[in-house]
Amino acid sequence: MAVALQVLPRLARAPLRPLLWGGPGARLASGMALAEQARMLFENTIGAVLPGPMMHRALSLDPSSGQLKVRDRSFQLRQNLYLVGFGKAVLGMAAAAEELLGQHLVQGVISVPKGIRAAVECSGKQEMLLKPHSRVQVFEGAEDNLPDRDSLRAALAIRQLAEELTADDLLLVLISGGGSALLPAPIPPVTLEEKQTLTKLLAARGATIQELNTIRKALSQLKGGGLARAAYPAQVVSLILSDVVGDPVEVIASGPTVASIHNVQDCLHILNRYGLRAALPRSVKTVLARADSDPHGPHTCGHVLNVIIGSNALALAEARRQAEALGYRAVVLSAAMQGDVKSVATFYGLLARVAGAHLTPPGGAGVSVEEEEQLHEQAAALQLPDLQLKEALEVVKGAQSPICLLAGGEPTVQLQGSGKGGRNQELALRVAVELGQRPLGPVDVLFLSGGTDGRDGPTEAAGAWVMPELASQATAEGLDVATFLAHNDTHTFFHRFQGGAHLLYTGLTGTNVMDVHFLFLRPR
Ligand SMILES: Nc1ncnc2c1ncn2[C@@H]1O[C@H](COP(=O)(O)OP(=O)(O)OP(=O)(O)O)[C@@H](O)[C@H]1O
Ligand SMILES: O=C(O)[C@H](O)CO
Repeated sequence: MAVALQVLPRLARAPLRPLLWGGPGARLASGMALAEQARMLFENTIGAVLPGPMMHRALSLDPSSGQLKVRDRSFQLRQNLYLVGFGKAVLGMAAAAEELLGQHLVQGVISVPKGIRAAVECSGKQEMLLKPHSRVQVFEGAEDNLPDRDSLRAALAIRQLAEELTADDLLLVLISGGGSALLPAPIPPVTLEEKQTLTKLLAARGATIQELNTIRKALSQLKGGGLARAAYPAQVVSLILSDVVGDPVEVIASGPTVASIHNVQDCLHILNRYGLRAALPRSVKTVLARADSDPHGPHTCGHVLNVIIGSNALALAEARRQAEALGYRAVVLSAAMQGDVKSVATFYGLLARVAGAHLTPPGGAGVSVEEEEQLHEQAAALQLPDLQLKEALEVVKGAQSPICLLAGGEPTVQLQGSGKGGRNQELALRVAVELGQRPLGPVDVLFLSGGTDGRDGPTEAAGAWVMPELASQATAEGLDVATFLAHNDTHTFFHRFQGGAHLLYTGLTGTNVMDVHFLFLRPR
């Protein structure tokens, strides 16, 4: 943990000064090692999506009238404001809410990851901590992002607070990624352990977050609008920091304040798809059968306002600004990077090759028409709704300067081995293999993949960065990359390779807007 925390204070680094490539600042920009620039960009990107600034942008209070403004809606406060929250970024969100709302806040309960207060304290980020005699009660739980007894206790306290509210009250709900594991309230007779097992199995078999959360909603008292129902007739305002591609409010933290539109058939399809239907515990079958015959039909959430206050796109916009300040031509490719990690790695490998060839001077490697076609085919197969590939390649062609291509999202890993890793470390290692397959010409290339929450899978690292030489250097160190990949053991690999120098450590960052991917190309 000591190692994990040492980098976080650097997030507070002063903003970068613009540097022109080839101009007076060029020596500084080019002289800084590529790896150092990549790490710095990652840390500064996270610094831009910490919860405080995003809360301040979404909320404002008129102290004289007690009018609370949330975007363009107003609410009258008169000792009637309550707060609940669950998610990896919720401690900082709650601290900002407490700061903004002061004496109006009557009571609150939040459920946050185990160790987050100690991590934030160590990093010196006092503004992300609640006040000493706060009216907000904090529960820490869900170690390794799995529901546990502690998060169950938190969920019950949150439910109780919501159920006691009246029509005069306003409930502020703070929601961020990781919220599903931090708000477990299985419908009896389903037990916490059964829910844990089912979630783990679905995740390990590569279920998407949409699929996973459809199942979670069907088995929960609070997800899929359950919390909003518990709070009725109070008014509910949910402030949501998105960690899901496309920012779908019904999926983020399993939509506790959004009516679920799924039925039992949807659940059975998902369970079938991952070969889990036959082995379902009796309790799960009972709950699904009961839901099927619910005479009330779907519930509505007319008393709720759901507002997205921050997302991956915001992080990428900041990363782009900072990369340009470092002297790069920077382009955001997509904030919706999804799909199997192998296909995503193939895409980045081809992208590096094609973009690198466009960057090299005439007489250099040259662009292979075949590879450019393959790149477009691979991009089409990934079906990314917002992909700016053509635009990015246009920028690269005219650039004659270092390039930084930025993307974000959440690829999926289908676990086959029992090793230790995470999707960012796995993506980085797979991209390294792609980059190492053929020479790239006179261009330095670095690829970085990192989770903005600072925890990649059940590891203490946030992600990793790689260069084309990695695979051959690993072989020289006696490490066989293919074996580590086959066992999903990428953390062990990076831990051993060059003494862990390629791992990114930020500690728990207190925010969570999915992963970011940076591809740097610097002509030599
Ligand atoms: N050994 C491994 N190698 C690669 N990926 C792994 C490994 N073990 C777990 N994972 C992946 O890590 C993911 C869980 O990571 P993590 O706990 O960081 O969740 P998350 O998706 O960031 O959580 P949230 O969206 O709730 O914030 C799962 O998708 C799982 O497939
Ligand atoms: O908590 C969850 O369900 C995931 O992080 C998606 O929001």
